[in-house]
Amino acid sequence: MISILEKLNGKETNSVNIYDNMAFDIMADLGFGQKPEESMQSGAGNPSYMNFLHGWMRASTVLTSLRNLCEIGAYIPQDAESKEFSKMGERMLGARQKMGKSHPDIFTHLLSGNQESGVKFTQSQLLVNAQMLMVAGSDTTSVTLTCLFRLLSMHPEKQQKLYKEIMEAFPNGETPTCATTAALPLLNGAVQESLRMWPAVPSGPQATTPPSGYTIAGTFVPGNVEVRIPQMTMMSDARYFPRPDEFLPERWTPEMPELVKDKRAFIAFGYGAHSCIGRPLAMNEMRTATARVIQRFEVQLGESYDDRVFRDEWRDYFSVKLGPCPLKFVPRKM
Ligand code: HEM
Repeated sequence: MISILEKLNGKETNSVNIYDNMAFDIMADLGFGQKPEESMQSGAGNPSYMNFLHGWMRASTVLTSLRNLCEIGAYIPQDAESKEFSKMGERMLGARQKMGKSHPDIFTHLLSGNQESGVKFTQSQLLVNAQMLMVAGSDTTSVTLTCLFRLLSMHPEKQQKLYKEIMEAFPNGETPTCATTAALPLLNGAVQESLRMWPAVPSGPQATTPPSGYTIAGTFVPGNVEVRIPQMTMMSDARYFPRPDEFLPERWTPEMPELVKDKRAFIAFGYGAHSCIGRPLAMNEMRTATARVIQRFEVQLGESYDDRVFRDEWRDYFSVKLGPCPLKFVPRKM
């Protein structure tokens, strides 16, 4: 990613593509053992792959919101984009299966099956896991990074403050890593604040009440009812996060702790037993990518950036589909 940005030399680019490709390649490497020469960033993949992914998400979101329809889901014809996404999943899974168990990645575990019982996933279960990993492991981090860099470009004073923290942590231009960025307060705060304001799963996951019903916040909800806690609504509620519409990474640091009234209301990664299993990986990825970019580039809104277009084209398909976000990554003097 850094060398792609260096080649652009400050020229405006759609940051959505930059982060989509980076996040997809990390997921494909850690999940499927993809080789660098097959990566999206090297230009090897189909450039329309994100349209396929979002088409599949759009269709899946409608179906899974109407749970009873899932029963007949297999008989409903897929649209062209969903078909392409399914084919992509089959190709990636097939290539990974040919590699066998020698490669240490997420599929090493999924292909091995249960160590104690010896039970293995069926081929169709493996495919669903492959598709789940392709979406959950890439689309979420790329959307969060795009939204974060948009916010940092709109608030140069916050970007400058973050740059200062990074320069102090890496005074001799050392390359930031997962380990060396983990404890940087403002960097963590900036990522958290982007997740709070522009969550990658804005409506939140869906759950079903138990057959006997359930009392939620003092209200009895009958059994077998689909419920959601909309993340975006909860995380922009001033009762939990005062001044909710302001980008304030400091609220997550000792500088402004009074601006987080109840940490439990931060639910960008879900809550409880099924909360996001990829959270530590995602945080490492986002911190490291942000630190490496801010260390080398001053990020600005591109000339063609239009906030109305960004907001109009933002779509909630369970995960988020973004419209264009043109930014400029201007190299700093090192
Ligand atoms: C910014 C990054 C991410 C965000 C905001 C995010 C958010 C979420 C949310 C909201 C859920 C649903 C939790 C619930 O049902 O309560 C979830 C589940 C999940 N996520 Fe993430 N995620 C991110 C990154 C990742 C990454 C990088 C991976 C994998 C490498 C991943 C894998 C998963 C999986 C497998 C589940 C299903 C867990 C289960 O049902 O037990 N996620 N994520």
